[in-house]
Order: sequence, then C-alpha cells, then structure tokens
Amino acid sequence: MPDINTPISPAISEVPDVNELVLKQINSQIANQLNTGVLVVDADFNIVIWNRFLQVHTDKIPGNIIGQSIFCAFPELPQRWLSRKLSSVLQLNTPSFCSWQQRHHLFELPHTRPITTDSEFMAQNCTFLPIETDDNSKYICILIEDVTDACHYQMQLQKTLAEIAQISRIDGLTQIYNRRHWQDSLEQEYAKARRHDKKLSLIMLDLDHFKLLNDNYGHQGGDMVLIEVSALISALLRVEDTFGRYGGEEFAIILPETDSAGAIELAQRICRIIAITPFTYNDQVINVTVSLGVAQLSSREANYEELITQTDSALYQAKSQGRNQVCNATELL
Ligand SMILES: Nc1nc2c(ncn2[C@@H]2O[C@H](COP(=O)(O)OP(=O)(O)OP(=O)(O)O)[C@@H](O)[C@H]2O)c(=O)[nH]1
Repeated sequence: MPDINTPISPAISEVPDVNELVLKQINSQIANQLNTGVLVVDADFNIVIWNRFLQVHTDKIPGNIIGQSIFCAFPELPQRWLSRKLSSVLQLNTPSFCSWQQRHHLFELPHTRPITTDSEFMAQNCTFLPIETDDNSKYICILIEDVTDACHYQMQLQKTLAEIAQISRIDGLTQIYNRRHWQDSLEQEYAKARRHDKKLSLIMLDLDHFKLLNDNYGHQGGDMVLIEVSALISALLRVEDTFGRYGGEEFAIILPETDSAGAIELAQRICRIIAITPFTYNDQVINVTVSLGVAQLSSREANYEELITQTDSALYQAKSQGRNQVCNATELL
C-alpha cells in the first residue's frame, strides 16, 4: 500500500496523445460520478470546484457557488474551527481527517434515508487534502463521505448494548438491582470507604415466614408481595444507597457514609412501615413483617465479604429473637 503522502505520478498526463482539455473532461466526469462530495477551495477558502454529489444534496444554485467563500456558501460551517483546520493543511502540506464521531457533520446535507436517525443531516467523514499546482498555487480538496448508515447502526448498537448492560444489573421480578450488581457495588463502596476512611453500613432483610405466605396465597401472591415490598423500601432510601435483591426473599442495602446509628434508624423505619402496610392480593389483605440485620464497617473486616457475613449474622439473630425486628451486629460481639 503506498503511503498517502507519497506524491502521485501524473500517469494520465504523461500519455502524450491526451490533450489538456480531454484530461480536464475525464477528471470532471470522475468527480461528478463519485458518490462522495468533492469541494475544492483556494488559499483564501473561496470555492473553485464542487461536484455533482454536492449539487444533488443541496438546494444551492451551481452558478452562485463558484468563487464564493466557503463560509458564505455554507453558513452552517464552524468557521473558527474549519479556518484553523484548512490553514494547517495548507501550511503543513499534509492531509487531515475529521470523522463523524468527532463532528457528526460539517455540511448540513439532508440524508434522504427512510430510516429514522438522530439527526436530519447526513453523517460525514471529511478528508482535507492539500493540492499544489505547477504555478505554486495552493488549494484544499475536501472529500465528504456519507456515513449515515454506519453512524445509525453504530448508535443503535451502542443503545442496545447500554440497554443490555442495564438489564443485566436488574432483577426481573422486583426491578431493583440483582445480587451480582449489588455485590459489585459493595466491592466498590468498600474500597472507597477504606481508601478515604469513610463510614459504611449494610442492612440485610428477609421476609418472615414467607414460605407460609406462598402456601396461603400462592406463588403469585408471594411475587406480588416481593414487588410491593421492594417498591416500598426503594421509596425510603437516598439516591446514594444501593438496594438489591440478595436471594429469594432476602434483600440488602448499602449505605455509604452512614454509621450504625443511622443504619439502625433506617432499618427500624423499614421494619415498622412494612408491618403496618396492608398488601392486597385478589381482594385479600396480606400482612407481612421483615427481620433486619445491620452492621457498620470496622477495622475487623478484612474484605467486603466479611461485612456481609457480619450483617447476615445480625439478620439471623433478629430471626431467632422472634422476627419483625432489627438486630445490630455489634450486639453479637
Ligand atoms: N413467590 C416467591 N417465592 C419465593 C421466591 N424466591 C423464594 N421464594 C420462597 O421463599 C420461601 C423462603 O422460605 P424459607 O427460607 O423457609 O424462609 P421463611 O419461610 O421466610 O422463614 P423465615 O425466613 O425463617 O422467617 C421459599 O418457600 C421459597 O420458595 C420468589 O421469587 N417468589
């Protein structure tokens, strides 16, 4: 592959039988049949050539364009940025490139696609080529490539990947975070709390006698309770808190910059509100209670898993002490 900067030998003009006029016609026909915009400006940025592709994609009258400043003919162009770009191509005598990812488009050309895209204009890759003629006159050729389809499909792909990433973090039933994402978040919060010497607390909670609830109201009744309990708890949390479904009827909350007193207060509020909230399923009122364990990060835990173990032990204690209550891990020491 020849280097882009290697001078091109004037192969056509070397053929002695081909006169200048014929060459001009060949060049002009090639330019006009290209499915790419070709615009040539002189060193003062006045337009000297534009091809059919551009004529077709704009509503400008050809006769009015030639000789005009590129910035008058296309007022939408970013003048400061493009002037600098063109000047550097002239001065350095090297090509330059601007992809649609850098700037979606330079020229406001409608894209004429039946597909719905984010922009009404054609996405463009623009290449700026320095040209020097035998009389040392300098020009710049701007090639405008229509990349609307590539741009559209890449944006769609990015959107889909973001949706998949979001779905992979969410529990399908309750629409709160799933265990994997919750645990990843805890790992990060643990590292932050250790590095910046900040407080960090956890609450783990489990619905009481949930097996009985399933037996009495059916699995769908149980599912409804899980959904409503999740929504109720979500409404009691701060945006910085991370609430996830840890297992079947077990939930967990990460409370950054919160000590055990704050975590216990929140846990008691959750316990109280769930106990007094009547849930209804198929016209039947279902009363639910939860048991909660609380632990604050201390110097004892060597990793985040140990903080989970502490909190889970406190939850187990709350269960064994009679359920519908909060137990603090420090009480177990
Ligand atoms: N409806 C429903 N039930 C579930 C789901 N996941 C787990 N369960 C049920 O939750 C019940 C949990 O039962 P256990 O672990 O014995 O606990 P429990 O009956 O709540 O008793 P304690 O925790 O000791 O108060 C089991 O019957 C599971 O089948 C779910 O997604 N939907």
